[in-house]
Amino acid sequence: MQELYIDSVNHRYGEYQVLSSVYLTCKIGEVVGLLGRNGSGKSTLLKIIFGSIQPRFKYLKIDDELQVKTYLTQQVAYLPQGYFIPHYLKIKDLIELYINNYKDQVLNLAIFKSNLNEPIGNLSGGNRRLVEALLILYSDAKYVLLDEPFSQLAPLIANELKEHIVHLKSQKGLIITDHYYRQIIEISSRIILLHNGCNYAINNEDDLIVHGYLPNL
Ligand SMILES: Nc1ncnc2c1ncn2[C@@H]1O[C@H](COP(=O)(O)OP(=O)(O)OP(=O)(O)O)[C@@H](O)[C@H]1O
Repeated sequence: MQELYIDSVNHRYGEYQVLSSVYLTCKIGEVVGLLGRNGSGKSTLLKIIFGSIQPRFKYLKIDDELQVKTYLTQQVAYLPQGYFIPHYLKIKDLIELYINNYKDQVLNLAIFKSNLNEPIGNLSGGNRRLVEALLILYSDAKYVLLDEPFSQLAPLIANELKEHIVHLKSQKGLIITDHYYRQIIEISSRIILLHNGCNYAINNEDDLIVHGYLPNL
């Protein structure tokens, strides 16, 4: 089956139990929205899936194959919360580094076309973030993890990013977390909330109030 599957995720930082028994799946064709309060462990969970954090326990399969360090398989790409590409790398070199199957599409995007010879650090903060997100989205990885992709993006650019996510959805499985929860609800096939170290399926905004993510006004 074409699916990223993780269960029994258990992780502590020192004495602090962040994730107790987390379960998450993501099929090709799905956008799974991951919500949770600050500090609920969303970034930690994405890093565990990517393999950059080794938890106390996890059971992770990709397309039915057991995984330890997912990043070594190149089946999963991960956009971290902050900038991750060194400022001096030029856009044209980044396309060579990250993009293979989708090269024609990427070269046609205005943000890449008009900045090919620029180092990524010369772009505005929002455009730099958009370029990083697009490089991850249009990489060959089948599963994509996006940690706060909409932060720093002005509404028009956020819409552009949403369109790319929707465009690629049929070919990839995406797990996205962001505090712009309406954007997440809009593009997600389903929503999972992390709370008290566990995961909850969310069906509507009322569930987000019940589980203490949204205020009960
Ligand atoms: N390297 C670390 N060492 C110790 N504690 C950590 C470490 N990384 C994260 N934590 C703690 O683990 C908890 C979960 O952090 P994490 O970044 O996963 O949360 P998050 O849900 O992504 O939060 P936010 O929405 O604010 O980005 C927080 O209390 C954080 O302080």
